[in-house]
Amino acid sequence: MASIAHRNLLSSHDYGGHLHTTTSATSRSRRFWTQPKSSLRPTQRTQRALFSLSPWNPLPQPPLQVQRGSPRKASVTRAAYISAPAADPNSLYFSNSVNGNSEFFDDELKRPKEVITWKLIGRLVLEEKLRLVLSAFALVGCSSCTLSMPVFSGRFFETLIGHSSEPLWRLLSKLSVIYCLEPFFTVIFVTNMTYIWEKVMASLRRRVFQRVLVQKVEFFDRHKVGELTGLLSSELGSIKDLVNENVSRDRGFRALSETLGTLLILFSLSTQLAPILGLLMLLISVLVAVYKRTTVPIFKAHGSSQARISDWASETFSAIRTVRSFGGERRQIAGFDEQVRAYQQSGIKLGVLKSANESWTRVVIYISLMALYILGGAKVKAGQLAVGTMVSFIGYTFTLTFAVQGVVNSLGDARAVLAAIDRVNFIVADTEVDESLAYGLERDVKGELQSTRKCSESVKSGASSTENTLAGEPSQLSTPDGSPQALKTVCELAWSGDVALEDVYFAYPLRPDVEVLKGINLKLNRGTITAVVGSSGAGKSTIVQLLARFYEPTSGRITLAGEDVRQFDKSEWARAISIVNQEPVLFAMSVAENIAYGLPNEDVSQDDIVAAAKAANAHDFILSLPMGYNTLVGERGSLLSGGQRQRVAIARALLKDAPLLILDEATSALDTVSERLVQGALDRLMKGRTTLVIAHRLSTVQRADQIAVCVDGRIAELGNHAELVGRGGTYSSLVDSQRLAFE
Ligand SMILES: Nc1ncnc2c1ncn2[C@@H]1O[C@H](COP(=O)(O)OP(=O)(O)OP(=O)(O)O)[C@@H](O)[C@H]1O
Repeated sequence: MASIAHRNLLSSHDYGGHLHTTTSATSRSRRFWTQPKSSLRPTQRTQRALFSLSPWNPLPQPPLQVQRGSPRKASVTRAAYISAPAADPNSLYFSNSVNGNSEFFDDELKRPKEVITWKLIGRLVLEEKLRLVLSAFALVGCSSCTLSMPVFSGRFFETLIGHSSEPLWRLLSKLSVIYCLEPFFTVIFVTNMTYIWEKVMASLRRRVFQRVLVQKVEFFDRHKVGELTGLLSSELGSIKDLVNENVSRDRGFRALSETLGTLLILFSLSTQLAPILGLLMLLISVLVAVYKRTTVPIFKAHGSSQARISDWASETFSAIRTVRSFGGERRQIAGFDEQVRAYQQSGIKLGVLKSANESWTRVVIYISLMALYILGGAKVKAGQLAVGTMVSFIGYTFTLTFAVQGVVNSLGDARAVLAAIDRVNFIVADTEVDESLAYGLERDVKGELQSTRKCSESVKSGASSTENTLAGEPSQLSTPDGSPQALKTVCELAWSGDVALEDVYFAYPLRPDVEVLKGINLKLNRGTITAVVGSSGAGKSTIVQLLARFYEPTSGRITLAGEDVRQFDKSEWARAISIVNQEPVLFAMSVAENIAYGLPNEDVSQDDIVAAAKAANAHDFILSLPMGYNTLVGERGSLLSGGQRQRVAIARALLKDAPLLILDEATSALDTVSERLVQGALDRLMKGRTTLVIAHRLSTVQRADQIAVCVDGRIAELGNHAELVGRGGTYSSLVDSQRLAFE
């Protein structure tokens, strides 16, 4: 409890504090917090901080106690990191900024919040009030111009047959003004509406991307990459179309204003003929609506087969080497043909329905025109209706037809948008946001922490102890003798403390019935190398996943210097840990950018990058690349060899300089020459760090300070190489089976 109080107290300092920047002797900018002048006494601040947990985290937190095995030691924490963020209405991540609450959870309903709401869209649109007013003004302008055109046509015929005294030149000048104004207003309307909507869409895209990014790792186990990228491309694309496709003359607001305007004018021109066109409008609406409804499933099928074609093609091209090596071209072509046939068939069906819709609409228009000619003609002959009015009516028939079609089409678009919003919200709101990650990310983006420094700097510069002390008032984290106690960053703790898995049980969220870890107890002593070996499927990589905090233990806990790591926010934790995998992923950037990936750009100098590359035995091969450090490495680093990728990844880890290091089969995919180069780099990387090595090849772990043998989710044996070989157990048989030369 003490530690929770501490960490929340700190959070209140974090959010109430002022950020100061000072320049150190090394000219590197450093930030620290000073205590704001607060009228609250320390105890009051503590209480406020504790209460601030509730809006942030209404869902129950996992208990911090160990559920099985030994009871948790009383915490005498000196470090406190994860905190309850105060609601910030300007937050990128945490607010829809409507009510200033957390974006992710609906306080009252205690359920995840939706990422896209109409309220949010409304607020974003209203941010551009001036453009909105301009658009409305231009809409009225261009619609009025369009609506007045048939009236002018009528007056033109009246003048031609001598029924009007208005000179022809004056009439034509008025008409030409209208012809000039209409496109002018249209440009203003379309430009401003597009500007507003593009801005709204950019904001929605950012929000959806950020929301996906802060989901728990199991979310990514559950959803395919294509499905998630689809949210950003096709679902958000549909939302974008709501305005982009509806600013043209025959759609959206313009169609609606023209429909209403036409009806008003028609009834004012002739109450007898207007109902004919009213009926026309009704019939067209019904026909278009029926068409839309009939075609929805076919449109869906068409869309799905299009997506399948693209999935098939991208899988084929990305696995081209495998396809080629298995001679799989014919199989891929046959599969592609099948998808194309389905796409073709749904396309033909759509075409047939489209042509039927077009023909019905025309038939309705022709019937209306015939009715107008017969009734209107009789009235003109009887002298009850002016020829000009009759001509205007004919003009309005066409205006109304297209406008009504446009309105119904726009309603269809609106339905598609509702479906798209539902889908986005269903996928990203139905799952759990990784709160601790999201909070740290928010804080980083706002630059509120010294965390942009390299992990080692806080220790090596000796800055943290004094800088992080909440200056001005005695800290709440004081030692029993009352002296101010320095706050420690996660990195500082990791440089000085041990990491321990305490009675850790774990089942993957997608397979909750299968317990993968069954009570792991393992201590990684500070600055030493621990190796975990064992048969395939024993749970070695799962231990890595838990240490990386991709998942949290089902029960038990992982501690750093005796502190439960769940207290630390994940972005802080990520800074303290480097992982080098069997197949490190590089980004499609330059070699230098990849090496600097673990650090914020402004903190990395070219010299640092080169030094890291040299230590990783990568400098020479990088210089031999066409553009040296600026050479692009291709998608996932595909333009480099496995050993080169590995050394770039090691340089990245060296530069990151994190105190905790995990090597998960880091050399197992390499040939002997590459392995020697990489091993040399790894030896330098491991120096002084708390390291966990996972390896199948026992020759790579024999020098570890301790070796844990993992069998069926438990640590079966623990000791150094000589001890374990001497014990004659599982490890010894593994060694035998690999016929190691060092026996
Ligand atoms: N994301 C996941 N979801 C569900 N189950 C998983 C997941 N990842 C691994 N498993 C399962 O957990 C068990 C342990 O896997 P783990 O990868 O930890 O084994 P390992 O000891 O590292 O094996 P190897 O040496 O072959 O890499 C396996 O049965 C595996 O099928």
